Amino acid sequence: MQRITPDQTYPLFNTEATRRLEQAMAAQLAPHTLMQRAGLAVAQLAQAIAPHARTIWIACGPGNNGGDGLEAAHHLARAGRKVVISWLGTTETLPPDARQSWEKARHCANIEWADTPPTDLTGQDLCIDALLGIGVRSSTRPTPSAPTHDTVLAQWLAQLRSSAAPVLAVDVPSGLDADTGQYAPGLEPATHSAAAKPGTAQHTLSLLTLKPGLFTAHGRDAAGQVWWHDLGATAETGLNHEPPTAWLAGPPPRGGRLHASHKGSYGDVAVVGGEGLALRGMGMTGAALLAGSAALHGGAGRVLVSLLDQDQATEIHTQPELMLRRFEALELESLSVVCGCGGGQAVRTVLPAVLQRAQALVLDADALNIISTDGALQQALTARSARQHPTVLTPHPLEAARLLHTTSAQVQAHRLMAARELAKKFQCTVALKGSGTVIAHPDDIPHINPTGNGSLATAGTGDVLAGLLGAGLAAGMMPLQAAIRAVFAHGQVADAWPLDEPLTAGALARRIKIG
Ligand SMILES: NC(=O)C1=CN([C@@H]2O[C@H](COP(=O)(O)OP(=O)(O)OC[C@H]3O[C@@H](n4cnc5c(N)ncnc54)[C@H](O)[C@@H]3O)[C@@H](O)[C@H]2O)[C@@H](O)CC1
Ligand SMILES: Nc1ncnc2c1ncn2[C@@H]1O[C@H](COP(=O)(O)OP(=O)(O)O)[C@@H](O)[C@H]1O
Ligand SMILES: [K+]
Repeated sequence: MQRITPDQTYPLFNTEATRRLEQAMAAQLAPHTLMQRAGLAVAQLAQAIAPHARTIWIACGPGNNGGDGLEAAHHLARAGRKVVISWLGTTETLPPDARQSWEKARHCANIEWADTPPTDLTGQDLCIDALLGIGVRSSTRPTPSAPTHDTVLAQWLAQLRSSAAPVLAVDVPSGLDADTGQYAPGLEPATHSAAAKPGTAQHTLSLLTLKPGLFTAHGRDAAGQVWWHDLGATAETGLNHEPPTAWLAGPPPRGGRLHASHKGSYGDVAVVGGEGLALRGMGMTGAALLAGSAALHGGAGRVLVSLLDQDQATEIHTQPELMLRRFEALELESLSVVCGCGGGQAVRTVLPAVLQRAQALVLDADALNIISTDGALQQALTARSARQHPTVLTPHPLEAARLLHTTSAQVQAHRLMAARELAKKFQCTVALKGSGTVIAHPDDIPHINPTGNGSLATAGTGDVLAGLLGAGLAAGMMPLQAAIRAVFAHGQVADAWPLDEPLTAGALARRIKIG
């Protein structure tokens, strides 16, 4: 069993791939072996995280996820723990594996069966959520189950989510789609706003495989600390027969700098953005300066800032290391350009030249919005790949939706798919930002970033990411590697942020330490 932390890369498998692996493995093993291993692993983790739990309430659903819970109940009861089971299944519809575990639990003298879950649980107890696993139906079509079943399921889910006792979720937090990190319709937590985090699992034990939905969209909030037990798959069948659906990114290799290096060794970044007050009464020069600062701290040899407001440009005294340049004075052919941060409408005029000439390019914010409305710019963007000019797009979900001509809800509903689609459409690398940023490159397996947290949801942190990425490209990194590295480091700084200090984008840029 492994505790998942951002210190190594892990393969992630969606439901379809997990089911294939499960079948391949089950074919080599005696019947019921996988569920026995799963139940034992759940019981072992329960004992480890709540060694003194007075009562262990196990909510068991009608399928094999419930079977894992029943199997765990048997082990916990035999270990002398006080176990209360609430079971939602019926003997007629019970899958064969779950039936065996149900019979085992039935024959355990010291298990209490309760149709009404205990209401007096405290922090001294433990809940095990074995209601729904990867079999959750995410479509809105009516379920064949009886209406009472659904009502009881909803009640027990609500009870788990609001319990004062910690929750250990079996395989996935019930109701969460293991592929997308979205909740199945009707199974969302009642309070679902950023400011009032819904009660969710403190721990999730993912079985056989790690699933992408645990690490992106609502997955991080829903799952808490993720653990993984491969049920013997790596040794017995070799998970490597099945290509992963995605990778959970690990830390980039440590570089270090050659002693005999100079600023030219790390390349030049040019930040083009920052519409001034004069054009539309909206000053956004800060965004470009944030990107510049991040590029500098990210290790770029030199950082040139070309503000799209010539009058203000000479009056800004920020970091003296940043060199101001008129756009016309930039030698785009030899630069890694970060374009769009605070670009407003002013960035429109420079985009054709940037797309045509920049050696390497990061496109963010307003540059993306303008490209999404202009077919000629889209063609120019796509054409860069044939000239071997690396390009990385860093959209947040709404910017991605504009580029794909869809809604941000649709993007969020399938983040992996949306990032891949964008990468394919424009033949470039894409970092689709948000909780569990997805990094995709045409024809490559996408990566989900494991670092970062909600404190990054503040103005300007995206500009910092764009600048940092520009530094990686300037140093000659391949765009996919540069994007993985930048997104990881950006989140890592936020994860190490002192609790008593507010995270602001400017301070974030200054704390970046790579290169
Ligand atoms: N895949 C594997 O390798 C293994 C799977 N195991 C367990 O088996 C689970 C998968 O089992 P199943 O395929 O039986 O699926 P689940 O037990 O996850 O869910 C299926 C049951 O839930 C009901 N259900 C689904 N969506 C619903 C909804 N929206 N509203 C109300 N009821 C709903 C279905 O009618 C069905 O009865 C895994 O998550 C894991 O816990 C383990 O036992 C061992 C190995
Ligand atoms: N909950 C979160 N977990 C991890 N990263 C986050 C989270 N919320 C925001 N971020 C990161 O913060 C940055 C915000 O960027 P963006 O939305 O472009 O804001 P802005 O344009 O104001 O800079 C992105 O890198 C995003 O991935
Ligand atoms: K579950």
